[in-house]
Amino acid sequence: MFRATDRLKVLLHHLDRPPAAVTASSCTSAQAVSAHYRVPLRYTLDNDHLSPEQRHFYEENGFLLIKNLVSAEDIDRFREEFERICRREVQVPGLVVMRDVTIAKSEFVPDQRAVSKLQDFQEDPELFRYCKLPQILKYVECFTGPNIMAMHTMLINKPPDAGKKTSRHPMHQDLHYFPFRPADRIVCAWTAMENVDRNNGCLVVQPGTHKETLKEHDYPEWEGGVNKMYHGIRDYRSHHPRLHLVMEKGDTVFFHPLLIHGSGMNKTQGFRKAISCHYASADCYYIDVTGTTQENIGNEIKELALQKYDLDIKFQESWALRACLVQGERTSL
Ligand SMILES: CCCC(=O)SCCNC(=O)CCNC(=O)[C@H](O)C(C)(C)COP(=O)(O)OP(=O)(O)OC[C@H]1O[C@@H](n2cnc3c(N)ncnc32)[C@H](O)[C@@H]1OP(=O)(O)O
Ligand SMILES: Nc1ncnc2c1ncn2[C@@H]1O[C@H](COP(=O)(O)OP(=O)(O)OP(=O)(O)O)[C@@H](O)[C@H]1O
Ligand SMILES: O=C(O)CCC(=O)C(=O)O
Ligand SMILES: [Fe+2]
Ligand SMILES: [Mg+2]
Repeated sequence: MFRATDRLKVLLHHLDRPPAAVTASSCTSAQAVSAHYRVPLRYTLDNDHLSPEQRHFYEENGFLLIKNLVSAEDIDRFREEFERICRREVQVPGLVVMRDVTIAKSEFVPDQRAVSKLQDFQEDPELFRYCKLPQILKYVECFTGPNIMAMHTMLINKPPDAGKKTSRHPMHQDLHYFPFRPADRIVCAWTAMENVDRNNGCLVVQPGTHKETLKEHDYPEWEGGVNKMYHGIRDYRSHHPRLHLVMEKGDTVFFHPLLIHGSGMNKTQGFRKAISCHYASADCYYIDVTGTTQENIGNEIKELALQKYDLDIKFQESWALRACLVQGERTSL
């Protein structure tokens, strides 16, 4: 039987090759791609960077994997900076250093073993270089347009699972965390800093789910505990097939903020590393999440800002403070 996941693997394989039926130079306009595939284009913008096949793939699946987009030299530099931060040799304003929930209450050791994630590294020039890499922005522009804001930055150092499955990231949609719209002008770039597969907890995606609505999210009822703010889709039962994204160092996946994804347990003894940035068109606008499914995360972030920084701010303001322009003009966000 030829399963849906097999079909996707074949598609992923073909994406690495030059388009056969139509060439990028002969056919790049929205109308041409649209006519060729007989579908309206909604998730990608008219541009000459994506091949018609790549464009169609993102439209249908909500993600696009590009092999070998970030050089090994750059990744090694990000890794060195990460290690300096862990050893506390550099202090970065606004940086959130997160520990896995299983060791959250133990004494801090200045070592990568105590750090499961860095968030908000926009004030670290070396790590923030990732968000400004021209080859990444070329792709990002296909989804956001020319005015680009870096909204959210992360370096994920998924620890070996301590036996409680807390290294998992529950299935979720990133839009749950974002009080800005439209969703189609937001995209995440996620780059593997080493080879990732099911053993060390690669990304798991449900292709096509970007066409669905934003679901209700909450803490999953996991016996071993859940990390702070790791909300998952409530009553997670999905008919969509799951696809494990096996990636090599430097491979980068771009994905839509409604795409349902997560990552599995890290069954190895190594720390699985990835670096990512969520981008949005600067022309996006903030929304008030009161009375919506996002109210729970909005309140949680507001409480955290109050407790940790003594800041009484709105959910939208917490994002406006972190947002950085990386290309074009800061028009709205
Ligand atoms: C598209 C976006 C998708 C996502 O971003 S999903 C992930 C979202 N995650 C986040 O935004 C990061 C949230 N984490 C944080 O802000 C920080 O790590 C956090 C929880 C405030 C802790 O930071 P600090 O205050 O610097 O650390 P601390 O050691 O002083 O701990 C303070 C209290 O927090 C607890 N804690 C720390 N890490 C935790 C964890 N992983 N899970 C659950 N609780 C955790 C810690 O036990 C301590 O609690 P208590 O005050 O002693 O009762
Ligand atoms: N009850 C659940 N609710 C939400 N997400 C879940 C639930 N159970 C598993 N997941 C998520 O499914 C995704 C894929 O997990 P996956 O099955 O690949 O890894 P695993 O269960 O950790 O290990 P294994 O490879 O042995 O299955 C992860 O994001 C995981 O957190
Ligand atoms: O495990 C990962 O790297 C994925 C993390 C993720 O999806 C998120 O933080 O939103
Ligand atoms: Fe995510
Ligand atoms: Mg499983």
